[in-house]
Amino acid sequence: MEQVTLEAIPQVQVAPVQTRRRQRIGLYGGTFNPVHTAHLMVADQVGHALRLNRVDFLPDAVPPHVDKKTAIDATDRVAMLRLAIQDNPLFGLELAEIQRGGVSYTYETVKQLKEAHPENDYYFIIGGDMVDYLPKWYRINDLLKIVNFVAVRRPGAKNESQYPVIWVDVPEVQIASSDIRQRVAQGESIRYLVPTRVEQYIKEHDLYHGRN
Ligand SMILES: Nc1ncnc2c1ncn2[C@@H]1O[C@H](COP(=O)(O)OP(=O)(O)OP(=O)(O)O)[C@@H](O)[C@H]1O
Ligand SMILES: O=C(O)c1ccc[n+]([C@@H]2O[C@H](COP(=O)([O-])O)[C@@H](O)[C@H]2O)c1
Repeated sequence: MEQVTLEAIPQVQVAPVQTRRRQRIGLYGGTFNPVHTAHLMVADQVGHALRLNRVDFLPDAVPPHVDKKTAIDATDRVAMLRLAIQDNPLFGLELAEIQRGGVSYTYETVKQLKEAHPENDYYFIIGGDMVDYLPKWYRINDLLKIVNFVAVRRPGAKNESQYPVIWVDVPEVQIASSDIRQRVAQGESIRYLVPTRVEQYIKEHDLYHGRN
């Protein structure tokens, strides 16, 4: 009879136990200078419509659009986001881009998140008017392999795309951060346009005066 040593027995390959549950995570990227009520409404509506486990607000360090406004310090933008999202258990904060610094290319961010959490499916939320610019995004074809794009339909926008975008209907709310900044600079009210805590933060830290 052939002698079989222990070493000769092939090792059984045991598949790693899947310990982390598959999650559907929304990523809502922007400058949030400052975060406003329309941002919060969009994130909540999309989160519920697509049954996402979480919607993470993703403030950028340097936005990829070169023509974008000069944003106030990330510390203030993040502080206002924290105040704005604290009451909604669906909301979270993803600081990957602020921590990485430099130009915030979405491909780099999602790649980094997927490496850390391969079990997650990511849904990147954008305004319907942004969809036309998707072909210009950094490594868009690679990005499309690792993320699902969710676009919020906007009246007047084309609302269609060559890419497999998930469209969600949300109420149209005409609030923009640039308008908030302008109102503050002109001494006008921003009540109800931003959450009360954000309004107080802007006052206490004397933000946006003489700037928009
Ligand atoms: N009123 C709105 N309704 C739906 N989507 C919005 C609205 N305002 C902003 N968004 C979307 O939120 C994301 C982040 O936007 P961002 O932080 O640049 O705010 P913004 O209000 O567009 O700022 P700004 O006026 O300074 O350009 C983008 O995808 C943008 O299209
Ligand atoms: O990666 C890109 O090339 C790219 C180009 C345009 C916009 N984005 C991302 O889209 C999000 C919304 O951008 P913005 O400029 O409308 O605030 C924000 O997270 C940006 O980093 C990303």
